[in-house]
Formats: sequence, C-alpha cells, structure tokens
Amino acid sequence: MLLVKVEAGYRVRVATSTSAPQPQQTPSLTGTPVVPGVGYGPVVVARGEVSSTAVAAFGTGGFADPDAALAAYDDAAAAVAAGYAAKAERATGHVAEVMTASAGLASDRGLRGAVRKNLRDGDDLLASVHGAVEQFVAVFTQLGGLMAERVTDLLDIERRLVARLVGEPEPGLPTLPAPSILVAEDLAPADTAGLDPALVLALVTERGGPTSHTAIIARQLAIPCVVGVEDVLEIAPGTVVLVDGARGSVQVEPDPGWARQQVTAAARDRAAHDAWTGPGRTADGLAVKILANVADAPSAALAAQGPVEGVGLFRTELCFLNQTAEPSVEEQAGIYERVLGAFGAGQHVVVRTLDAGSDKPVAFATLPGEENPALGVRGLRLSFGNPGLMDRQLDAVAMAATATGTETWVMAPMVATVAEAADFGAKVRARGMKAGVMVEVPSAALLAHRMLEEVDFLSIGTNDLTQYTMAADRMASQLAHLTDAWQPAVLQLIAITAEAGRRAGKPVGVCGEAAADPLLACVLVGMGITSLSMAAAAAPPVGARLAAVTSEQCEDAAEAALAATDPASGRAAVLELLG
Ligand SMILES: C=C(OP(=O)(O)O)C(=O)O
Ligand SMILES: [Mg+2]
Repeated sequence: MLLVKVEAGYRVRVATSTSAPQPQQTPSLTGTPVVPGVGYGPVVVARGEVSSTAVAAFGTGGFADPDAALAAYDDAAAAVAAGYAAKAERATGHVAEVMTASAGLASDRGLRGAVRKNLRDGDDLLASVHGAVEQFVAVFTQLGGLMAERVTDLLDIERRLVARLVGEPEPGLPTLPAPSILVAEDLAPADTAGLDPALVLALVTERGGPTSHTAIIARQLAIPCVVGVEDVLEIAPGTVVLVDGARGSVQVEPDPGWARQQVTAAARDRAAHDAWTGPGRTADGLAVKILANVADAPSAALAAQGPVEGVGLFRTELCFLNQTAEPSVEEQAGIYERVLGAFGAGQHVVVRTLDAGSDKPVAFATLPGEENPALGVRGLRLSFGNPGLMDRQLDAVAMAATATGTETWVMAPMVATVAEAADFGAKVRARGMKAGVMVEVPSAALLAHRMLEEVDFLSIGTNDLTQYTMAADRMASQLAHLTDAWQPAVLQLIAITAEAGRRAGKPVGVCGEAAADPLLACVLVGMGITSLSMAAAAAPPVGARLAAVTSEQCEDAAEAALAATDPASGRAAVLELLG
C-alpha cells in the first residue's frame, strides 16, 4: 500500500541545533521566520485603528473658539490629503486612481464646510468631523453606483483625520519618511499592495503565520519578514531594531557595529544566491522546474526577468481585490494577456481560477456573512451557485492564451472531490488548455491518483493543505507551530500526491510557501515533486540549494523529514544530512 511504502525505512534522528550562536544583545523578540535577510533601521508602526485612549485624552480638544478648531481641522486635512497624494505617486493603475480621488476628497471644500457648520452649531471638533463625514456618507449612498463605492474611502479619511487630530500616526500603511522597519498587527491584502521594498527594510507583524498573506507578499517583494512576534507593537516608533528574517528575531537597539556586520553578511549571502541562473536541477542533473508565483502584470514582468521557467501560480483573485464589480470577459482577457505575454518559448504559465472567499475577499464573488468561511463557499465552490463566473473567467483566459501564444495551463483551487476535478478538467480542455487541480484539501491528496485520471497535472497548495490537515487557521499566530508544512502529516500527504504523479507519469508541483524554503524544497524533490513555484525573489536561493545536492540526498532528506516527530526535528535532521 502506498502509505506503507512511503513510510518504509523510517530512521529516527536526534534533533540538533545548527544555527550559529547569537551574540548577547539587549532585548530580543522572536517570531516565525518567513523571508530570510536582515533589515536594520528605525521602527515605523502601521496601526489598524486610532486608539480609544488617545481619543478620550483629546476630548473636546480645548479650543478657544470654533475658528481655532477649524484651523486644526485644516492642518489635519492637508496632512491627510498630502499622504494620499504621495501614495498615488508611488502607485499605479487602480490604486493610484483611488489614492488621488481620496486626496481630493480629504481636502474637499464641501466637507470642510460641513465641519465648520457643525462647529458653529456647538459640536466639538471630533463630533463635527464625524457628523460631516456621516452627512457625506448618506449623500454618497443615496447617489448609488460609483459614488456609493466611495463610502469606504470616506470612512478611511475620517480615521486618518481623527488620528492626525489626536496626535497618533495614521492607521493603515503609513507614508515612510525614509527606509524603515515596518511593524504592524497584520496588514490587509490591500495594504500590502502598496508596500515599497525600497523603503521597507523589513516587515514584522504581531499576528499571522508563515502562510498568511502578509508573509506571501513579503516573499514576493523579497522583504525580510518575521511574523507572529508577540509584543512587537510595544516597541516605540523610531526605535532602531535589527530584524533577522532567517532566525525570526527582532533585536531592539543592538550594538551598531555588530548590526552593521549582520547587514554586510546578509548582503554577501544574497549576492551568492543571485549568481544562480537556472534552469533548476540537482547536482546529478535531475530536472526540477523552478517557477514563479505572480499576482499581476508588474509581478509577472519582474519574474520574467529572473531565472525561472515560467509561472506555477498566477493568483488571479489578487487582480480584483479592489474591484466591486466583475470585470467583463474582454477586460479580464486584457489583464491576463499582460501576465501571459511576459513569458515566451519554453516557458508555461499556470493560471489559477478565482480563489475568492475566506482570507481573500473579492467583493463581486465572496459570499458575505459565512459563519466559517475557510470551510465555506470559497475557490472552486463559488462556481456551484454561479457557474457563469467560472465560465467567463475560463473564456477570458483562453482568449489571452490565444492572443499571446503562451503555453497556458489552468487549475482550480479548493478541489475536494474527483467529480469536481472531472467537471473542471472537461471545461478547461474544451477550451484547448491543459487542466489541473490544486491539492489543498486532504481529500484531494488521498485521492490524487484518481484526480490524475481526470486532469493533466496537480499542484499542491501547501498553505491550505497545512491549514486543513492540521485544523489550524493559517492566519493564527498562536498556532504557527501547527501551520508549518514541515509537519510530518502534511509531508505524508505530499508524498502520497507525488507518488500518484510518478505512477501516472504526470507533473505534480508545489506552489505553496513550502516551495520557497530551500531546505524543504530538497525534501519535496526527494518525494518526486517535479516543479517548485514560489515568489520570484525566492527562486535563486532555492535553485542554488538544489544545485548543490544530489537526487539521492534529496530522497534521504525526504525520508528523514517524514520520519521526524515534529517540524523542528525534521528541519534539524535534514540540515544534518544536507549540510
Ligand atoms: C498556493 C496556495 O494558495 P493560496 O496561498 O493563494 O491560498 C496554497 O494554499 O498553498
Ligand atoms: Mg490556497
């Protein structure tokens, strides 16, 4: 039986720590390491909400008269508008448009007039601002359509105005005055879209695990990142810290000489990895495709410049996070064309159909108010009640594939049954493209051999496969020890899936975050995984690591990781084997 075959030859290994000793430094916080690399600089905090303590302390503001209060409002509104304008300058496309419109709205004369009237009627400043915004919200809602969509922007403006007035940093992603360490409770997907790697030296969050979206975006942008760091929000803004994304540590006010040494050493490591140019293969020549995960045309263009052989995961839903209405087939085809067009001969692109729902809110697709959205109507399941949504997207992908001539494979997320795979496979093949399904639910891994009778390839989404195997929310930082793809149970399901692919002679890739971990990548290859897809920035370290080991070493590593009792001992055993 397959399970027994995979488990045969267990060897128990003693966990040993191989990390270099950390010099004694003043307070250090630790979390889950996500993106290796070192960042050293002052902390800037991105807050979700204005603190109620600051609002209470501000009270009525103690202004001498309404004109003095209005002058304070003018200052705050100008600062908020300038913040939006600066963001608009750095952004592109839809985000830039929204930021520019918000800058205009924050300094709108009508809004100012409503605040002035409320002040003259005797309201205090915060109540006047709130009343004026409410008045605008009512008008915009009544107007409907595009104006109604601006209500969220108005509420964001109010939060920022209040923050400015009570003397707090604006909530959400702040405008970084200089290269800084960004600290947050967590970042919303829309916030992460505005991260500038030139200004964010490292990213540290209090919440979230290694597969949270903050982690995924940080990897995509190659920003050193540590998540799940308890108490990190206690660090005062401006404090200088050193973040080590490989160790998962945040050193507060370290010795500057020592910190600079760490930065130099990290830069040296990075230069060594960057020398790897592909294609992916082990030292003894076993070919393993190294592919990129992309989110839109700019990330595809960036990935295409690197040493990857195509795209293993195009997360289409990320193109639509800010969109309230479903784009037409032609509009979608245009978006997909820009991604597919970045890749040419000898490369292929795997497009994933909309994975809306749960942690990826897409306004025109996600079902509102689900009790347990991670186990609800998400991914492929959205097409059960709305088959047109899937059909229109597949039509658009097929149009883009024809227009670009790029070899296009299409896969569905959250497939749980063989019937779903058969239905999806037929739809994709009818449009002349290769069909696949993601293995994200344990049922799909257990029946991988039957899924492969219906489709051309499988792609393992280790982020969700880990979440559903371990029954642990991928966003829950207190469960980060469970939401770890090194968990032997998760590895067992991957091994079963890879073995099914080997027997069927069909490709089985990994496109979850596990593929971006150089050590785990060797384990996956040892199990028979044929491609690894990851944030483009992670490709060189993974490719360089694979090039340094033989396929036999990878098989030994797989055996050791499967035999381990927990992720830590698995990592240690594999490190011991591979060096
Ligand atoms: C690649 C995956 O999909 P996402 O992270 O977008 O849910 C996964 O679940 O591993
Ligand atoms: Mg997933």
